[in-house]
Amino acid sequence: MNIQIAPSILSADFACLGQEARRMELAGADLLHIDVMDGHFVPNITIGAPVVYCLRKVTKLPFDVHLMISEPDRYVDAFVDAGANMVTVHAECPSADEALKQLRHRGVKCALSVKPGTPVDAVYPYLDKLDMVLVMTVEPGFGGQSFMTDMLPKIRTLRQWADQFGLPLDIQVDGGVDVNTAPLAIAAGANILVAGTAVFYSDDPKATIRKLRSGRA
Ligand SMILES: O=C(CO)[C@H](O)[C@H](O)COP(=O)(O)O
Repeated sequence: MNIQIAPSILSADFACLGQEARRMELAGADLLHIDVMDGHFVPNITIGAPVVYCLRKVTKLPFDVHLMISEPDRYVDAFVDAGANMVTVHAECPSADEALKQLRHRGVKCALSVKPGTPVDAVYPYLDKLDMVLVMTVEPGFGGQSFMTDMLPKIRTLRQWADQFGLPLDIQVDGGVDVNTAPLAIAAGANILVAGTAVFYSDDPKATIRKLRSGRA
């Protein structure tokens, strides 16, 4: 399986986001994971579409925008206009269905995410309409938390469904991914790994990205 690494800008130095994005591009990242938080869906506030728009000018990395916001349907257009290549909304949001419809209409990749307490069954009705499912392996809101190994069965179930129905589904994992936990996620069936702390705080991000991609501890 082709494994992609998406550094999460939540762990970047926000005083120089553009340089941080370029640092990840030079280190060999496949995507830039952009954490959008509204202080309501999660207890933290990060950035909005204007920041994504400015970042779009400084890197060619595809933007993987993770909307941890309560009303994603209100903001999908703004993030797509700003340069998002793929957008993830949360299954727990009442307007997730509407947001996914808008994303498909705009022609960007769309994904649904489940928080740790949400059963993976929540994405089942949408499977054939999704490009990706994001399995959260921490409670969303903050970087630097520990990987929840009890989320691995969700990844296995998703990979099984994708194989069973012949769906080209990407399975992304986010939270506590490092060189020790990446092999677990990959073995379970994940093919896109989000990593904040492990990559941004590494002395050698290029080597860390290569190591994460290898699936070997
Ligand atoms: O979405 C997130 C938190 O809600 C972050 O992307 C995630 O926690 C990555 O950070 P780390 O690799 O440090 O755990």
